[in-house]
Amino acid sequence: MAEDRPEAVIEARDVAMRFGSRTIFKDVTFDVRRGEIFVILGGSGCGKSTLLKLLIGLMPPSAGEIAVLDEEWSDLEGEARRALLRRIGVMWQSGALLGSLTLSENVELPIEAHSRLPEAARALIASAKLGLVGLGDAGDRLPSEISGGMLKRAGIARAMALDPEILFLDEPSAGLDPITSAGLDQLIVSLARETGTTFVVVTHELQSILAIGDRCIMLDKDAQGMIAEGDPKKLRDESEHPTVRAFFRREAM
Ligand SMILES: Nc1ncnc2c1ncn2[C@@H]1O[C@H](COP(=O)(O)OP(=O)(O)OP(=O)(O)O)[C@@H](O)[C@H]1O
Repeated sequence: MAEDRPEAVIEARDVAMRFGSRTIFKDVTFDVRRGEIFVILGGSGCGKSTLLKLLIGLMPPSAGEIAVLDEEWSDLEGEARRALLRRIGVMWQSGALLGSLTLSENVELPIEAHSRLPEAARALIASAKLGLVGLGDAGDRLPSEISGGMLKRAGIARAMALDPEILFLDEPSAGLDPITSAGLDQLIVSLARETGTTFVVVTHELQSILAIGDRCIMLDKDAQGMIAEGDPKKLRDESEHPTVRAFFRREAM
């Protein structure tokens, strides 16, 4: 059965993170497989964003190993590190599009930074990426002229500008109303299925977790680590861990 599984694109082994003498989490071990939507969930302050930063190589773990696309971050420096960074995309919670640039120009930015493509080619790619997220007609608009949901979509288009193999999304539905959030969930699922991109999504929104997650891990502040791993719907229906049950039940009812 194991042979039928898609390859692991992220392998985290016995990962721990401490700030000073304070342990945020330890013994965190999991794989993310190619093409899946993998959710990192847990209550406030359990270390979700910290784990995301470790996975994208922004800082080293206090202990353990993290391999992304078969490369250990700890082995990489200089150009090798930049090469791996080009293969992943990140959308932070703030979205952070530049307000003075149109959506198209925003999507072109990473292409400009990482390639020598001429302007016309960059614009074509930006237009295609905006089309993928349903913003094909909005390339000339400024961020201030569009809704919160459209801003998130544009942020995803920008994060996909360089055709990343793995796309990391930090709290994508933060600040969105439930209907807009559900639309964004649908977009994430269709992008994963149609482009084959692997998604790693940090969220504590139960509806989103159930709507998009193929598999998840749940971190817990008190346990200082992982308390669950698997298909979110199965965890909801079958977990006997009191915190996991409370999370899925409290918010589901
Ligand atoms: N650079 C840092 N130095 C010291 N402590 C930090 C640092 N970064 C994060 N922390 C602490 O680590 C803990 C986990 O933070 P983190 O932001 O990863 O949690 P989270 O699960 O993403 O929370 P939330 O859902 O509220 O965003 C928090 O107590 C935070 O204060």
